[in-house]
Amino acid sequence: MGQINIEVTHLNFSYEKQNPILQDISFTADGQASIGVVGANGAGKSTLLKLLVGLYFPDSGSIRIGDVPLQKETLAQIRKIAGYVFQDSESQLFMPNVYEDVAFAPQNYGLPEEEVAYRTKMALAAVHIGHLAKKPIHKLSGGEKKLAAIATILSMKPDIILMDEPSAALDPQNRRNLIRVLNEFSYLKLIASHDLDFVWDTCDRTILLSEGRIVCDGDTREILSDRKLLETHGLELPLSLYRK
Ligand SMILES: Nc1ncnc2c1ncn2[C@@H]1O[C@H](COP(=O)(O)OP(=O)(O)OP(=O)(O)O)[C@@H](O)[C@H]1O
Repeated sequence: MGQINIEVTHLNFSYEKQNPILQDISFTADGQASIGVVGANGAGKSTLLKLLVGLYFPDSGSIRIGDVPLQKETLAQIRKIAGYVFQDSESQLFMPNVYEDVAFAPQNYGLPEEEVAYRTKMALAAVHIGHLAKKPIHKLSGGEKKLAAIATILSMKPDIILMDEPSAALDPQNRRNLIRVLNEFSYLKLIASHDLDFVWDTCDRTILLSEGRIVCDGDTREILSDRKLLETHGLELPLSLYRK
């Protein structure tokens, strides 16, 4: 875990012809990096994450995850390496209770029962929700659903976790809890978010997207404390910096 890297080279993508959404995107990410993907509404953050897990394919350019080039034929392999946590946890949880949801992927892989039980237990423990194992999904709070959705990805034993707006709709306590959990992970993480405070607290590196292009890629603290840069691209300083 944690040694896989991502390489994105000159990627271009459009949903509709004549309307480019991502343009000439190139970056690499190694091992245990924790990368925030930030940008104004419509900048292309979610689209980039979706391309990285093969929900869409680039018009040109390439994506390589570990040794595997992302293409239709390698999709099953890529999905085992890279786990995608949806913005809306509900879309990820569909079994009657938390345990069954987290056990679903390893069961689906045809793993022996003991291995399924072990992975499920470890995934629940990693996000500190072992006590919720038997709880029906509809009785979970928003923050608990988010942690359960992450656990369903961890039980697949991915090398990379991609998260779309993980802090959206979380109250301050759940938000703090999620920050703690993410900072305990040694996975390569890509976190697309509007919540620059959350990115500040969880990501070493930040990629700033504007109108489908990377305008900055570097140290989170440098990029997110540059008021002029952020304002030029439709963002504002993290709130915590205003308080300082
Ligand atoms: N399925 C789709 N079909 C056509 N256009 C789409 C589709 N999904 C997104 N878009 C367009 O692609 C652009 C980038 O959208 P995307 O969701 O990637 O941006 P984002 O940076 O994640 O935005 P937000 O912060 O608002 O979630 C937007 O102009 C959006 O309208």
